[in-house]
Amino acid sequence: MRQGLRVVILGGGPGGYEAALVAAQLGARTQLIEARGIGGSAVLTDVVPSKTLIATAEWLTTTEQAHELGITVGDGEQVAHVDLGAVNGRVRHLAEEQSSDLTARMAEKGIEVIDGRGSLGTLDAEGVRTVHVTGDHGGERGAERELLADVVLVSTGARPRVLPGAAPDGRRILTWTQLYDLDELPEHLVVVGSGVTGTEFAGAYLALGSRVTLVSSRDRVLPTVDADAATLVEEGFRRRGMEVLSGARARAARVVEEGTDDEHVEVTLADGRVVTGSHCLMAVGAVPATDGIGLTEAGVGLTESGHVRVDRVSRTTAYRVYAAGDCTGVLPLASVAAMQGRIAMRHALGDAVAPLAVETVAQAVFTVPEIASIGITEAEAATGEYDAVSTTVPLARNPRAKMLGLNEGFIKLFSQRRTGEVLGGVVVGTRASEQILAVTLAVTHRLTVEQVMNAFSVYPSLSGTLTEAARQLHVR
Ligand SMILES: Cc1cc2nc3c(=O)[nH]c(=O)nc-3n(C[C@H](O)[C@H](O)[C@H](O)COP(=O)(O)OP(=O)(O)OC[C@H]3O[C@@H](n4cnc5c(N)ncnc54)[C@H](O)[C@@H]3O)c2cc1C
Ligand SMILES: NC(=O)c1ccc[n+]([C@@H]2O[C@H](COP(=O)([O-])OP(=O)(O)OC[C@H]3O[C@@H](n4cnc5c(N)ncnc54)[C@H](O)[C@@H]3O)[C@@H](O)[C@H]2O)c1
Repeated sequence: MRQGLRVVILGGGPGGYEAALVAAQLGARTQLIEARGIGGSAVLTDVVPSKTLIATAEWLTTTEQAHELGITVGDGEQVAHVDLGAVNGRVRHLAEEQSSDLTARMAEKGIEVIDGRGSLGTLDAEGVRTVHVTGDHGGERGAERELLADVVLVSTGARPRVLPGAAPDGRRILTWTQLYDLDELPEHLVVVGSGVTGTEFAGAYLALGSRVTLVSSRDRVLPTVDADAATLVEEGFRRRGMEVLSGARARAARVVEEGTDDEHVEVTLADGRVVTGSHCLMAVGAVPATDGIGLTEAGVGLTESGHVRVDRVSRTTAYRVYAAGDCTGVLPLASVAAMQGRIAMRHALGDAVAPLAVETVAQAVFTVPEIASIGITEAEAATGEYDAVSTTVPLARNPRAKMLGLNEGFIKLFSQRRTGEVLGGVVVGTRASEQILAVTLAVTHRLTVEQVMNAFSVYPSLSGTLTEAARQLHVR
């Protein structure tokens, strides 16, 4: 292992801070440059805040069902309502606390955290690269500093995409990063975009009590997940009163009657229809934060979309420059960013490393019900390439689900016809994000359905449906 190398990391999200921890552990002198706060967007504006907000929404959804379990509150009227100011206060507090914990951990491990914005400079004849920092370090606003690096990691993340003609004003037209400043529940939230971000927020605000209209450019929400799972979520939305406009593309959004009591938002669709609401959330994707930091000049290859080109050990096309996370566009997930960052440092510092295996990445959509998936999708199974068979077992017949009053959801398992190897799975239901780990273990370690079905599941438990699915596939 190469001890004592100088590692400089740009960006303190999961890609950056996880890399810094590995670099320090492997004996590198590690400097982490971060413009806003350790934890990055993942902790400050994206994962932690959204999942904290969703936790409140989930509690409210559960209380809606209380009467089915024999609970009556007061005179039976709905008593639960949301103080969004308090909810968002908790969200911001949790995010800041998490960022502080991470900052303390960096200090504990001897990692130097530098406040500011980093950019790549030149490479000298000895292979040492200069990294420029502009920012508040040392209390001097706008101060410049130059660092010397044997290894550089770029993990600068991404930012919300802005549609021309629908510029967020931070008050009524919002990106997901601006939602947490709201003190009052939007009376009518129009959500533009039905990817994971738009769908999660639409579901959460519906549960919190807002009227919600979801502008979905596709024929169904969540185009990247299996159709049966996405349809179940969409049907649930409609049943709970959400208006889902399918095949609807937003062209513009603007605030009208500004300053009056009738101030509201108008969203114009490509077909000329106009949707009105009190607020609008733009969730139309993200763009990588790779501009203006000297990447092209340093020889770092970018894709057409501006993402950094990397291989499976996070190398870019430039000498000893690695990249991790959303700036690479590999799979924009915190877990993947962290893994790419760790792999980069192990590779750069000469430790043994297994390349990134995207086919073993588990992911979840935090809606009601949750959707978690791993491995091949229904569409991939249908190509015939994997010789896959599948089974879908509804959760409604699971005894634990009945006791808990859960009647939505299913577990779907894919396996290889000949060998019985588990190729993937989808869990739709309460805490699907927790239940998917068993399927992930099976896919990662190439277990067969026979091995899965021979594992004991607790009786009664939701995971009993997984062993049932494995039994069904075994006899095929
Ligand atoms: C609403 C929402 C919810 C999400 N929920 C989940 C989820 O539940 N689970 C999941 O796995 N993923 C989730 N994601 C995706 C996840 O947030 C990202 O994949 C993750 O944040 C990527 O981490 P990163 O390290 O690449 O970048 P980021 O977390 O974006 O951090 C990058 C950091 O780099 C800093 N930076 C940028 N440029 C510079 C520079 N020049 N110098 C210094 N610092 C710089 C930025 O200030 C930022 O703090 C969600 C995304 C969104 C939008
Ligand atoms: N739970 C999680 O893990 C989680 C949560 C949120 C985001 N993420 C990550 O972030 C990534 C990005 O997700 P996202 O939802 O932010 O972006 P996305 O790019 O996946 O989805 C944006 C959606 O907006 C639609 N769209 C674009 N322009 C539009 C317009 N003018 N009108 C209507 N719709 C329009 C697109 O067709 C697309 O479906 C995901 O792939 C996921 O990896 C993860």
